[in-house]
Amino acid sequence: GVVAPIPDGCSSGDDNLVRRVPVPLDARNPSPLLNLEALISIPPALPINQVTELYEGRSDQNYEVQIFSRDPLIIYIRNFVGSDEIAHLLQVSEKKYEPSKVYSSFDGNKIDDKMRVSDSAWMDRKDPVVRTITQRAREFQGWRGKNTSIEPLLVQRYQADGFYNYHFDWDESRTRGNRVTTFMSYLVGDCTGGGTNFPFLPQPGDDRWCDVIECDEEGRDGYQGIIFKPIVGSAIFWENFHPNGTGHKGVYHAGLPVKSGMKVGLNIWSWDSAWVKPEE
Ligand SMILES: O=C(O)CCC(=O)C(=O)O
Ligand SMILES: [Fe+2]
Repeated sequence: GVVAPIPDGCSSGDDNLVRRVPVPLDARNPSPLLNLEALISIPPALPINQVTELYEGRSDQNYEVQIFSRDPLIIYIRNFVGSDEIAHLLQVSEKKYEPSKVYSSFDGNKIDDKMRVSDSAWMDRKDPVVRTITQRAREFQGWRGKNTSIEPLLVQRYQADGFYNYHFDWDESRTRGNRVTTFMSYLVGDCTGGGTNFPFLPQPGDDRWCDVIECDEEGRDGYQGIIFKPIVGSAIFWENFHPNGTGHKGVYHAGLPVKSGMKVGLNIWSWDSAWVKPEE
């Protein structure tokens, strides 16, 4: 199992944890009549094996987040997937890749090379790395009740000329149950081309974003809107629906053609079985 990290400010005693709480300073009362003993030592809450149990499947990945867009809600997450996790996912995917299919409500899933050219590998839910990343995603997006669950993770590999044409991640034909959030993360970005394009999003007003989106003419390559660069370990999180349940047109997107090299993405989607199509 995962070893429970000892949070800063704690020291482990014999076989229990003693949490050290900073003593509150009060400038007006430099030597207050406080029971310091009671303040600095809180009795051990849980034996270590229970702490380990609590932390199992959690992760201490130090990702950094920044809101990219408030409407639609899009959050840029640097370092969402760690390099050991990436190595593991790439390794297990190698034996699982098959040509990616496109979902069609009347036709079933089928290969459609006008829409999507890539290979897909569905991850095993029981894999510990998959569980950890799934748990990280679940915690990131907030507790959403028992009707929302993370779908099986998908590793998607694009080689030269691979792409995923413009689409929404939700299914427009459904009336009940739908894909409500997406994390698009990058495991390999060793390519030219291959950005993730949102044609309807406006440019942000601060060019520090140019580290992670294409800003110059060459990188933008004639595409409209925003192009996120496939930066290894990063993830883009977005909400697919407006609060009233209608799909948000702003999150229409494509995986642009890879011109050379390879791109591998990791898709983490969540499904809300209680979503209902609003009346029109
Ligand atoms: O690869 C990309 O940049 C986008 C992939 C995507 O949109 C998807 O798999 O739904
Ligand atoms: Fe997508």
